[in-house]
Amino acid sequence: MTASTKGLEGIVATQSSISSIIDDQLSYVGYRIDDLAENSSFEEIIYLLWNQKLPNKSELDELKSQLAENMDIPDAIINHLRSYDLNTVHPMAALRTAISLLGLYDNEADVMDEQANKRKAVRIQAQIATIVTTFSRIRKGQEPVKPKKDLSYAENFIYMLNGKEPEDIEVEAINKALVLHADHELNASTFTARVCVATLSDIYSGITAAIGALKGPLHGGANENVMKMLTEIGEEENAIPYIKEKLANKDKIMGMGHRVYRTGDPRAKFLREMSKELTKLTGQEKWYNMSVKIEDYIKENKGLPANVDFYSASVYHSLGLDHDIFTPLFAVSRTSGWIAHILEQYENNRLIRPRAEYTGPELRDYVSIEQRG
Ligand SMILES: CC(=O)SCCNC(=O)CCNC(=O)[C@H](O)C(C)(C)COP(=O)(O)OP(=O)(O)OC[C@H]1O[C@@H](n2cnc3c(N)ncnc32)[C@H](O)[C@@H]1OP(=O)(O)O
Ligand SMILES: O=C([O-])CC(=O)C(=O)O
Repeated sequence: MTASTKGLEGIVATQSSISSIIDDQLSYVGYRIDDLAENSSFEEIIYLLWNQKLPNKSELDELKSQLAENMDIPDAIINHLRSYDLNTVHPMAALRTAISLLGLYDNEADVMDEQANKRKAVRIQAQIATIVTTFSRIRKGQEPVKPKKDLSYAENFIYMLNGKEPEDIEVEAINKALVLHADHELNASTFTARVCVATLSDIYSGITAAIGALKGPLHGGANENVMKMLTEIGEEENAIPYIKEKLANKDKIMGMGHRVYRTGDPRAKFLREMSKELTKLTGQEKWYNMSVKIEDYIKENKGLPANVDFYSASVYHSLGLDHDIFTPLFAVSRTSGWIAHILEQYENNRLIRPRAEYTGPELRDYVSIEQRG
């Protein structure tokens, strides 16, 4: 057995043709993230990740209408969401539970053929946006808003969240955020999804497991924590003293660093630009200015780049999203990537079962309870 590598750093654990990170350049199925971020809708990205090609007009229209047709969630899910302790339950915990529950209302949940999995993929991708927005409204004492069939995915997300049709700038920002977060090679939550379904478990189990992994602050949960940090800092002039103190205490700075990127995360520049624009529009430039100061300081002093979560925080805050909805929005986008990886795993499956290097005591004789000290 070879020696273990902490956190599996640098280990190539599978082959995949979905997304790649080479020399700090990210691409989805061979298309550069820069081109996709500038030009594509989230629905095009979903199609690309699931079919390995960009859709033509009729293929895109078909997917859009399938998603719009499937966005309604069963009343039982809404009633369940209402039954949670609305003051304390984190929306990521609610989402994890609700996706698992959704599987109970899908009579194809355990049907494992390719066509059934594709139908479930559409249903999960469509309904996850509705679950997140419905929970957000319910806990504020608002009635859920039903999706509209003529709206795009990004438009429907904002519409169901706020109950009014969105402005163009909101749609542009949410669409771009959805595109940028959709897939990222073998990140922790995607790996979790693949490990889960490699036992030939069902797609709902894979997504539920992935949501659990995304929730942690070292992964998707970082975006909420970035905003917590910015709020604690409060004013621009406090930023550097705050960061110096955190570093002196060996605390991690949320939104900074990445397991794979060394020179920079290619997605961060789009979010930085949006943060600049949106904070200006809302007259809250301090969040952007503070973020730039922190980014520059960490880059210079720790050599660490800002990751995708860093500027997404001030973007989402400027759009009026509650801070604990940031990570669920990430999950809504990453579901497209999780599903692509789950389908790829099923196509060429083998159980994922690595080994552990044992570091416990040597073999010893059993001691009866009377003889134990
Ligand atoms: C969508 C995403 O999941 S992107 C990542 C989101 N997560 C975050 O933003 C949380 C903050 N960042 C981190 O915790 C890390 O950078 C991770 C988890 C993303 C990657 O970590 P790893 O590759 O495991 O690096 P690791 O945690 O071992 O850190 C290596 C060194 O850099 C330091 N470091 C890494 N990230 C940070 C950070 N954000 N702040 C301060 N120091 C850091 C570590 O303290 C460590 O220093 P040391 O060698 O002196 O002990
Ligand atoms: O790839 C990773 O380790 C983290 C991740 O999901 C991302 O950066 O989008």
